[in-house]
Amino acid sequence: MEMQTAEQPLLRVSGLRKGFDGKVALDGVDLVLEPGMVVGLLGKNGAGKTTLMRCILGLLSPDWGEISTLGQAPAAMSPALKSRIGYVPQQHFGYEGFNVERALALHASFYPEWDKQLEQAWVTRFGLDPKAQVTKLSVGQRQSLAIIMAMAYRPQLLILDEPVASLDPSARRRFMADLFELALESGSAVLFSSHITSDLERVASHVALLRDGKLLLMRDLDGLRESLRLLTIKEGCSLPPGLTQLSRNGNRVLVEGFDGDAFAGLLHAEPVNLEQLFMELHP
Ligand SMILES: Nc1ncnc2c1ncn2[C@@H]1O[C@H](COP(=O)(O)OP(=O)(O)OP(=O)(O)O)[C@@H](O)[C@H]1O
Repeated sequence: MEMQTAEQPLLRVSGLRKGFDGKVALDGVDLVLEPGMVVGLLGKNGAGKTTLMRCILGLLSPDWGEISTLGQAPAAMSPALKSRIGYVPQQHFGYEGFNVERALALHASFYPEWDKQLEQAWVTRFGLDPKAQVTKLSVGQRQSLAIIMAMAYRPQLLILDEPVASLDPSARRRFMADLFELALESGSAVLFSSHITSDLERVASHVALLRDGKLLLMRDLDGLRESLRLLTIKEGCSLPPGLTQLSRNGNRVLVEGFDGDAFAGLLHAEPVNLEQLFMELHP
């Protein structure tokens, strides 16, 4: 049985494949998360983001490949190990018969590491009324509550499936900034999916891009910004070695690995942001 040690990554996914009814959802995904990494997972609807997260958590079993979550195969994780993971699924919820305060108290009782001060600080930040009935919360307020429930015990691995989709911009901004801080401070790692590329750009340390079940890209954001370019090249010209072509549309080629050097046939090179990257990869 593999146990997590200081040198091991918090998560290692190798060659993961998963299909549903003969249709491939994940097709050979490799991913490693080290402490302090905040990985933004991008991908169109149906790209496989939720499936990947559910496999990592042991909620789905892979057809092929290996996963080590906190040093263990997900299916073999003990309750103690599971309590070091935080998860906010896309659809929530429970605690329907409770108010916010009581729902949090019940939830906290499952986690010896629960940080009441952190909980209170977040309840205030999100502007949640402790006396409000869970059933009467708005979608965004429920999402805020789910986030607090997944974070207030400072999990080592935090997995968030579109955690900010229903939050207003100011709540999103606060949450995302805190997320990064939390990961850095406590040596945790975060994997979160989001369609909001500007948020991702602001807080993620790394970006992982899934398309049709394949991980097209997994890079640190600073490195990606430096080396990602949309090139305009002359007809029939080929790319020099060292450049990875991510997509091509006529004489416009999206590449990774650009180091600023001109080459024969290069007409123009422009930097791209994540939104442009996403659009180029999903014409
Ligand atoms: N339980 C299931 N049974 C059958 N097919 C499924 C199941 N779960 C996911 N799929 C299929 O697997 C593919 C990947 O779905 P997944 O939910 O992982 O995508 P996603 O990237 O999270 O999408 P979204 O951004 O819409 O949440 C889709 O084609 C989906 O229809």
